[in-house]
Amino acid sequence: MDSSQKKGSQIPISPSPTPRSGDRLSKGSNDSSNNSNSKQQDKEKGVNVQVIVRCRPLNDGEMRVNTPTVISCNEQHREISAVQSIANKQIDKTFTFDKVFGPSSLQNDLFEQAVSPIVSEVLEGYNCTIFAYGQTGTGKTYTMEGGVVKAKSGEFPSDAGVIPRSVRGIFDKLEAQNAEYSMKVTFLELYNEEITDLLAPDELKSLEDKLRKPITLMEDGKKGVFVKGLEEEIVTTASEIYKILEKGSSKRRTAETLLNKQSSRSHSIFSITIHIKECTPEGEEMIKCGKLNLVDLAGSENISRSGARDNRAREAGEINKSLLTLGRVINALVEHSGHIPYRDSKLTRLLRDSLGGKTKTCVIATISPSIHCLEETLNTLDYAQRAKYIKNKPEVNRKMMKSTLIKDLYCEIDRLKQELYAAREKNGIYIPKDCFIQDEASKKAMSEKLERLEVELESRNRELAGLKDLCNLQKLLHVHLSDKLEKTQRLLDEKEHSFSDLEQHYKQANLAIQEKEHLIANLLKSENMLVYNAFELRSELESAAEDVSGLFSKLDRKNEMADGNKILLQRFHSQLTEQLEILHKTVSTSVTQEENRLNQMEQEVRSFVSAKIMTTRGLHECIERLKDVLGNGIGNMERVAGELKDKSQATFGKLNSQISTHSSEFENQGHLRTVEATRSISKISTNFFHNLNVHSDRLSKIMEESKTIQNQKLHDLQKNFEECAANEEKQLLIRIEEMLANANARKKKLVQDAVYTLQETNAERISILQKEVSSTEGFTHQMKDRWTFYLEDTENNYREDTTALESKRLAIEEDLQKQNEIVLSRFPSASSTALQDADVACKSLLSAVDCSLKLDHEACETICSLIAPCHLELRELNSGHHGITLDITENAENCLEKEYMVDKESCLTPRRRSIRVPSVACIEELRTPAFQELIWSWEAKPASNKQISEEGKQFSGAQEAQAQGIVRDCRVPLTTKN
Ligand SMILES: Nc1ncnc2c1ncn2[C@@H]1O[C@H](COP(=O)(O)OP(=O)(O)OP(=O)(O)O)[C@@H](O)[C@H]1O
Repeated sequence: MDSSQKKGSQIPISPSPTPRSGDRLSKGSNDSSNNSNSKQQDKEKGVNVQVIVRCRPLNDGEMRVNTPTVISCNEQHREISAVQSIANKQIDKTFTFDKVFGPSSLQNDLFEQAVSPIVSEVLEGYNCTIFAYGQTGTGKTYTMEGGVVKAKSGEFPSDAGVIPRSVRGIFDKLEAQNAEYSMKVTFLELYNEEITDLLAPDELKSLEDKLRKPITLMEDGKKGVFVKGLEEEIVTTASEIYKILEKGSSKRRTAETLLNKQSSRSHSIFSITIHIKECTPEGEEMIKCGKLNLVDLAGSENISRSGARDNRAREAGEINKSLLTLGRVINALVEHSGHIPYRDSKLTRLLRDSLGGKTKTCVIATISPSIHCLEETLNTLDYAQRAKYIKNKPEVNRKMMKSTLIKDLYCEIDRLKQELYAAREKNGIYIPKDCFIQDEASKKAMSEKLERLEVELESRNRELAGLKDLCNLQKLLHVHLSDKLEKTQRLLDEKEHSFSDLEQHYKQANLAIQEKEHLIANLLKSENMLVYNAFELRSELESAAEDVSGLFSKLDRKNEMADGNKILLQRFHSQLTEQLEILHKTVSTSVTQEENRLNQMEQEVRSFVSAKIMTTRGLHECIERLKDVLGNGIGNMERVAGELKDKSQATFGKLNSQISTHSSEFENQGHLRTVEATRSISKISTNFFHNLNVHSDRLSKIMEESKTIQNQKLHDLQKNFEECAANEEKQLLIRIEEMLANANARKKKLVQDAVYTLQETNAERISILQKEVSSTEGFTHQMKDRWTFYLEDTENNYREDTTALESKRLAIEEDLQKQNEIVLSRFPSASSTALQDADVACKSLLSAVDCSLKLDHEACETICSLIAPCHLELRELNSGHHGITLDITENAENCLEKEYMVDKESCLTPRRRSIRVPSVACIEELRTPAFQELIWSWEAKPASNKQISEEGKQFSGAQEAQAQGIVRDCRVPLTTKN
């Protein structure tokens, strides 16, 4: 015992279990008001179990084989992350706790940061529990006990764990407070649901082992859960505790497992109960009590991994069972279940007050960083995570007055003394009366219980018999099943064999699947490209369809226009033919009329000449008769001079009147008729030429109109076409632009050529027609001029003739007068002279009449000779006109039927058809569904799946078929569409 440990004076304590809240007093507390407030809150709301996680470093063995680590600790953020790699995917799982200690953390760090405050709370009068939980070999014992403290030398190693450090801490604090205290410790072990007192003396143990009742867990309303018969060592110094610890630890059941060379196979609870004397301001002495439970649980373990067999496996099973119950209790507490299964294991019964009770609890979860322990590490972390949510309602233990405590202790001493006395005096087993009554009562209760148990045993025996029968039956069944098992084993072997084959297939299939996945990824890429292209093509197709429909509507318009032009041409052709026919008819009528008139005129002239000849003959005859009369009458002249005179005067008068009549007749009838005829001819000719002019003008006009209409239409056609072409050119897309531009250019050139040729041909024809018309006009003008000239000439001739005739008539009259005078004056002699003169005069008259007749005849001949070329000219004109008409008809036919180009049906123009542009949704539908969907669709076919599983051997083939099936399914819409 070192001097420092002796500082504090001790008070006697009773070996009572952890006091319950009901026994506590709240008065007399020295805590400050804040402290008491927070304590009150703790009491009301509850305080969560504090959870600390400690990760140990890799051990030598693990380091040697370079075991990968999967745990990373962030002490600052109080986080622990487990990095998991599942199917090439890294999964991080992070947990947050109250404190985290990494592999490099020191024992002292953990104590100072996590345990020291708990120790202080114990000294304040709280019950506190610290327990270490974790997989086997993760450092629970290391953390709780650590390096052994040499009690003799007092050497304190750096790896000393929580228990020795707490002990030292408690003593240090008590001494610092200079408090009066008493301290007792217990150390028990729970192994296979059996409590062992690790502080029981060894010699007693061996002797009384069989006699002694096993240490039992008791429960009553006053004490709560307590361990009856447990040795309590009263300690005064830390060294004593170290010694006890060393002793107790050495007794703990340990064994070597694959995971830990010295694995604790039991749970251990080391408890320190401290009573501290306090003085109230009133000077009253109070005793406060605190308890620290330090629990080192056995490691949870994977039996197969720890290599536990037979007893070890049973041991491990028990350990795991109690830990499982601990887990269930934690879960029930966290979930606030009505029933907390504390009673399911001794461990949970022992820890009852620490879990959901009035104790302050701290859990130290220990884990390994090794990859091989990942599963257990995650379980531990889950466990610890849940424990965080357990709420305890810690209460400071009731402080007792020293006198009360002393009184209690005295009573206890008295009881013990009486027991001792009775035992000594009666030399047998004697107990005090109270104890006897109590024992009797309990005996009675026990006998009743025994009876009950016997009845129960009987029924159990019966049950056992039944079970034995059942067992026999089961044995038979077992034999039968063993046979079956053997068969099944054989089958299993076969299956295993086939399974290994299947595995190989599976591996191959996996490889194939990977390849296919790669292929699918590529296919998806290409599918995306294809869909992108499909969208582009769709838009191209849309615009091409628009262009094509535009082109077709243009073709329709062009066809409409061509049809219109065709009708126009036909109309123009028929109009031209009609007009030409009318012209032809008019010309031929005019020519016939003119010919008729010319013939009539000729006849008139001829009849006039023959009438003149007849008249002249008559005149000749008259003159001859006159001459005869004169010849016959000369003899009688004298006789009938007077008569003759009268007669001759009368005759002269008659002759005069006859001559004047004749001349007037000639003048009035013949000449006037000639002039009139000539005038009418001239008028008719003028009219004819006028008509001809009018017709030619009309023809020109028609030609002009047709030219303008044609030009206008051609211009319109050209304009429309150019506009259309320009618009369409604009609308056409770049890709088909070249093609359409070429086609357009070709068509444009074709149409332009056709238009130019048509225009040129028309212009040529029109100029020819115009030339013809102008030549006709020139010709008619010439004819008109010539006619006018002839008319004027004829009129001049007529005037000259008339004047000459008049002068001759006057001369004849003068001569006749002279002759009359001569006859009269020289009548008898003169009668012969007169006769001679008359004869001469008659002769000259005759010659004058002949001369005039000759002149008239000549004039008539001249007129006839003039009319004859008129006939010829008329015929020429008629034939010229006919030729022109023929030319016009021919040209028009050439131009309109042969040269006028119309679109010929080549039957190569594609028919108008509606282009079906696929919708965006259609294209989208073509996409392969998402891989997950495919999986679902595959999973949605249980029949086929089942078949696949049945046909295990054809696994890869079936997989491929399935994959193909999926693809087929996916492509259905495409198939339908296509
Ligand atoms: N934090 C640590 N630092 C250094 N070594 C440690 C640490 N934790 C554990 N060890 C070492 O690991 C080994 C196993 O530790 P320990 O016996 O304490 O594990 P355990 O959890 O108590 O195992 P079991 O449940 O089987 O009893 C010991 O050799 C110990 O020294």
